Amino acid sequence: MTQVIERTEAVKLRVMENAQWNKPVYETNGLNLWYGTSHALKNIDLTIHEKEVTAIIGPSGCGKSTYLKTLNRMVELAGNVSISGNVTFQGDNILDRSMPVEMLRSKVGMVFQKPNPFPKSIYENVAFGPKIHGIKNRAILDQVVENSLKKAALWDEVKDRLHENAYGLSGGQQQRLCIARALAVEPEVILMDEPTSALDPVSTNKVEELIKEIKNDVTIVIVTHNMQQAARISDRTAFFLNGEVIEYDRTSTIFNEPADQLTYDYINGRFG
Ligand SMILES: Nc1ncnc2c1ncn2[C@@H]1O[C@H](COP(=O)(O)OP(=O)(O)OP(=O)(O)O)[C@@H](O)[C@H]1O
Repeated sequence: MTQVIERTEAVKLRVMENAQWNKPVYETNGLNLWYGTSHALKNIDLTIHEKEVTAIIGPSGCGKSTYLKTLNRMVELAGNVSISGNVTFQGDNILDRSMPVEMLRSKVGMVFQKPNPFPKSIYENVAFGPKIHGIKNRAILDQVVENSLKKAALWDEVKDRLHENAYGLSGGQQQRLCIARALAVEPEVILMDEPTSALDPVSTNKVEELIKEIKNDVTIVIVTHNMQQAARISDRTAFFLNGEVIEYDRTSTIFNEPADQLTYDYINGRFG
């Protein structure tokens, strides 16, 4: 009887905890992906929750970037890709292509490992997306540019040089500009593929602070090789190995009491 009560309490606790989880943005079920005959993603089940930071960790070649690029269908650009399973974004299956890819990408921004500003002014980099979306009014564009640069913690550093070429910025500033550019179109999600691996520690810290700040407005999925970074900034962590998800849980659980020995060994630097 005591055991039954204990189990019931445990279930109640779990239900209460689940009720506090933010609602799903992406749901991935039974996702398999092949590059030619090479099986890169194996039966992936993952739910990405709204306004959380989800970190994807794992050794080189385990499929982290492939999974990230599946979320905005960039992975298809590789050409020799075949996919099975389901990935829904806000309830729509994105793999059956019923949602136009342009619509998906207008809601899902991406920031890459190497900062990739356009060869334009700082202002034009940020205004680029809103202009494509039809905003022509200068006063509105000015406001969007200012707000986005403020959110990206870059405004104070660039407000007096908005019309200078973005290539004149430091690497860390360029990466924050790329984040401002992504934010300017008010995306639902930003995918980040090792966004700080090319940055010095001070710039890395600025980008991490910025990620913690913007998750109030936007869902973030970040691939990182830096486990301390995953522990510092993410709410949930998925550990990938050889194309499989070995474990996915709250970041504190993954780092402090992982359920799988492989996760424990990876976190503790025993391989990878
Ligand atoms: N365009 C491609 N064509 C063929 N194979 C690919 C392609 N892109 C990735 N792969 C292979 O798919 C597997 C997963 O690669 P992926 O880049 O997703 O791994 P990763 O975990 O992000 O690695 P890293 O941490 O080194 O960036 C690897 O074996 C890789 O060689």
